[in-house]
Amino acid sequence: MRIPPRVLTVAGSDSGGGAGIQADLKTMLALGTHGMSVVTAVTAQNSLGVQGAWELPAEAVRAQFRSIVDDIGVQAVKTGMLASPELVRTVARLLAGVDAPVVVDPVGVSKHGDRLLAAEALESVRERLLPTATVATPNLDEVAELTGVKVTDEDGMREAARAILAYGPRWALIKGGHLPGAPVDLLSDGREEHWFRGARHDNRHTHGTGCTLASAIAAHLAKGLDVPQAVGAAKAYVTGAIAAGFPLGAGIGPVDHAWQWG
Ligand SMILES: Nc1ncnc2c1ncn2[C@@H]1O[C@H](COP(=O)(O)OP(=O)(O)OP(=O)(O)O)[C@@H](O)[C@H]1O
Ligand SMILES: Cc1ncc(COP(=O)(O)O)c(N)n1
Repeated sequence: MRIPPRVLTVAGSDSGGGAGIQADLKTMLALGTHGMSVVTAVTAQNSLGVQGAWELPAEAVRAQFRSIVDDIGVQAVKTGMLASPELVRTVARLLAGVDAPVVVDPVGVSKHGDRLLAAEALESVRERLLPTATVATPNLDEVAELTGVKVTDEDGMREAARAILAYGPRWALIKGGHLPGAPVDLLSDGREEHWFRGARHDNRHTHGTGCTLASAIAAHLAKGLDVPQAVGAAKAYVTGAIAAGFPLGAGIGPVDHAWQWG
C-alpha cells in the first residue's frame, strides 16, 4: 500500500481555483503527495482580480492546524496568504513547534495589485515568520517591501538574498520571473549559490505561479529531496505548468497543474 508523503498548506482560498489553497492542493496531488490545508482567509477572486477578502479568526487557524498536526502529522509545510499581523504571529508560533521543513511564500500583493497582506503585518513577517522558514520564496516586489532592496539585475538578486537571509530563513529563493529575459531564480543559504534558469513562456495565463512553485518545493521536500534538488524539481514543474497555462474568464487564466498528465 502506498502512503503518500503528507504536505500542509497554510494559505488563503482563491474561489477561481488558480492560486492560493486550490493551487497548492492541486500541485501537491500532481507531485504524488497528500495535501492538507489550514485556511487563513477566503477570497472572492477570478481572472480579473480580487473582489473581496475575509480572514478567519486566529482560533479557527489554530484549531485547523492542531487537528492536522496532532493526528495525521506533516512532512513539510507551505505558507501563503496570511492577511493580518495577528494571523502572521499565530502561524509563526504554530510553525515553531513543527519538526518538518517549512516553505514561506511571503505573499503580499496579487498579480492584479490587490493587497493580500496588510502593510502593518510586514514587520511580523520579517521578525516572526521568516525565522521559521527552511526556504523563503519572495518575488522582487516582496523583496522590495520586506527589505527595501530594489532588484534590477542578477547582482541585485544576490543583495536581495543577503537581505532576506538576515531575517533568519535557512535558504532564500529570490524569484526573478519579473525581470526581462529568461526567468532566473537565485537560491542561497549565504554560502552556496544555485541559479535556476528556465525558458520564458510568453503566456499571459500565469495566475498562481508563486503558490505553485512554493507548494512544489514543499512537496519535493516531503518526498525527501534536499533543498537545492527540491527547488530544481519544483522549477521544472512550474515552468511546464506556465507553458500550459490556459484562458478562463476575461482576464488572466491559471497555470495548468495537470500538464504532466496530458
Ligand atoms: N513567463 C514565464 N515563463 C516561465 N517561467 C516564469 C515566467 N514568469 C515567471 N516564471 C517563473 O515562475 C516562478 C514564479 O515566479 P514569479 O516571479 O512569477 O512569482 P510570483 O511573482 O510570486 O507569482 P505571481 O506573479 O503569480 O504573484 C519562478 O520560478 C519564475 O522564474
Ligand atoms: C488566496 C491567494 N493567495 C495567493 C495569491 C497570489 O498568487 P500567486 O501564486 O499568483 O502569487 C492569490 N492571488 N490569492
